[in-house]
Amino acid sequence: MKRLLMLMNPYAGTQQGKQYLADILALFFERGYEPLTFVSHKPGDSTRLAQTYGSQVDLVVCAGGDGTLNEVLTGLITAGCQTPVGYIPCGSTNDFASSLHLSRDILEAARDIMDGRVQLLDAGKFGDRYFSYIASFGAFTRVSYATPQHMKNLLGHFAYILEGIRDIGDLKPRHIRVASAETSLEGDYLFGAVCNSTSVGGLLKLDPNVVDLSDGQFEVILLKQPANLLELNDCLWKLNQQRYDTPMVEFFRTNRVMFHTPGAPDWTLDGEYAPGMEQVEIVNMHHAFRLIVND
Ligand SMILES: Nc1ncnc2c1ncn2[C@@H]1O[C@H](COP(=O)(O)OP(=O)(O)OP(=O)(O)O)[C@@H](O)[C@H]1O
Repeated sequence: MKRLLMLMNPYAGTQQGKQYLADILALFFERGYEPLTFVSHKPGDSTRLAQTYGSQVDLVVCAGGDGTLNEVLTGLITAGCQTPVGYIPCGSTNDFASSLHLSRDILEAARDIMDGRVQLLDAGKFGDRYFSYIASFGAFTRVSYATPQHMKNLLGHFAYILEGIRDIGDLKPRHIRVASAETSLEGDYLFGAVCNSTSVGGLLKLDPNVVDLSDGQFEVILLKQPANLLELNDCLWKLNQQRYDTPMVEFFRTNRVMFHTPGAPDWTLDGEYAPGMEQVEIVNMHHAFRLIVND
């Protein structure tokens, strides 16, 4: 039999995942895998387990939200392990799963892993941490890690929207410098994101014809301070139409970018808190992990 490491975050999203655990394991067993199973007890468990057992199995499957996938990816990359990963999205937002068209139906996602194929995907290095699809700072960044888990458990993605509304009065631009081989920028920005995804926070959509998750390039978006709420609204509307032709938005693609951020604003990596630094380099790790997709 082939060996499989199953990692589940029981608290992700609305806590639905754990109800399906027995069925998921039975399915894997039927399909010739002997699953070694862990249910995480605290943040960091999935990283440690992926690090320890990742290279001893043929397949790692994780069930949880974007944060859980981030943990597994971090564990595998730091262990130098290339074992393929199957992802069963059962978080609140599942941004990355949307980009990859993974099923939101938990059992279907498990079946898709059994029938899928390996795709090499890029990852990001942020200082000494890693991310699968986004590093961002500024407006609404706090929302992704500050929304209480019990609210996410109860309300799913709607909890983020409620928490985001609380942040609106707090929007402050940051004076930053951004340098890459392609461009150099300096200005006051409300929000910045380095991403490898067609969905950001479940709200902002990037054009799937522009975004390629395996091309060694990130998409960088910087949002300037709007003069008023109307301007902000207009800009968000354009971004949702996947139009970047607004003077309020800087958009470019790169594989390596340096951010100089005085005051060290906090960042989020895949929705998880990352303490700010005055200066941080973000590097695309081309084809850093192997994910099972099902077209
Ligand atoms: N048993 C646990 N108790 C509390 N937190 C946990 C546990 N296991 C993992 N975690 C942490 O829970 C956090 C949130 O996990 P995750 O991102 O998977 O779910 P989510 O936030 O509901 O989903 P999403 O990020 O897609 O909105 C992560 O930081 C993870 O490390």
